[in-house]
Amino acid sequence: MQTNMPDIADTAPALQTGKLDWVGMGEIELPFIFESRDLSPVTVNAKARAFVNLHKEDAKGIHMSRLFLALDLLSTEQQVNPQTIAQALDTFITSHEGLSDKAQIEFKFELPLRRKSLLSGKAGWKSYPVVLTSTIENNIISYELTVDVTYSSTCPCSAALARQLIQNAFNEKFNQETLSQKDVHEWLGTTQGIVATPHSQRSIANVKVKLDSNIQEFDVVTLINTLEAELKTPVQAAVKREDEQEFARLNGQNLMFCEDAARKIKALLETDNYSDYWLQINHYESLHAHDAVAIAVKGIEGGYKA
Ligand SMILES: Nc1nc2c(ncn2[C@@H]2O[C@H](COP(=O)(O)OP(=O)(O)OP(=O)(O)O)[C@@H](O)[C@H]2O)c(=O)[nH]1
Repeated sequence: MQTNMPDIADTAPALQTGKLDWVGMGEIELPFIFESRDLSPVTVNAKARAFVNLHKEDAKGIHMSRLFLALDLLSTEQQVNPQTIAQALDTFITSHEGLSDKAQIEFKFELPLRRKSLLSGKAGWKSYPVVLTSTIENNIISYELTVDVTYSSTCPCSAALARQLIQNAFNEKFNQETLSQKDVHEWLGTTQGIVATPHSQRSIANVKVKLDSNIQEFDVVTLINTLEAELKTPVQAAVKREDEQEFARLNGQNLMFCEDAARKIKALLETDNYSDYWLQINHYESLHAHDAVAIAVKGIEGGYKA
């Protein structure tokens, strides 16, 4: 190995002096084993971002390789949990003595979960996009967890309009005083009986929560499960006809504007007592070519902004 290689991060003058909020690397490819409550440790293929601040105004730069190697240790010799992330953040700062006093790691990955069908007892995989951001500042660690939950939303306005058309069709078809239950039952089973159907759409709830600084373990599954239970119509993995029929019933009984979904999730996050949260509901409309969107935050001072 060649000795006396120039090390400009340490020796060269900065072109322009000044403090920087974050310096580091993005899109780092990082497979690791993720630990979370109620989940067997699972290998995920993350994209990482790793940062420190640069508060020494005349330093040329930070030492990227030190951040990269601390992350690599997390990937190859450890499993990812709050304790190992805290160690990596600590290494980021101790390896930048005099340069940095804040550090941040962001992991973006898909978490595969086994999901049960609604009625048939089958199961299948569903992947959930997760972003886990961990920051240390003034020796205090904060964790933010973002998950995306995909669900189906049926438009309440469209449902009411469809019902009116069904009523009109009924009046036209059955104008006599006494009705035959058999005839009505048969007619309801035809396309003319249910002459209109409301539109529904694939929808995504993006939910970010701030976790307690002292958590001993992550708990992504509970957050996803409670969001899906509240929305009631998460997209399904394994589906037999009985599951599809139950899904149709759930959609019909949980008609939602994006405002309804946003209010439901907001109330849930309030009940679950998160110190802060941000949510965005996206209904990818099938009536319009544009989307319906609702955003809400807890609204605390210095907290997330809508
Ligand atoms: N600071 C900084 N480094 C960069 C940038 N782009 C590439 N690098 C490279 O990141 C590499 C690693 O930097 P260091 O961590 O200082 O590497 P090193 O000097 O071998 O490691 P130490 O001996 O631990 O300081 C260097 O080869 C830099 O050229 C950049 O925009 N800023």
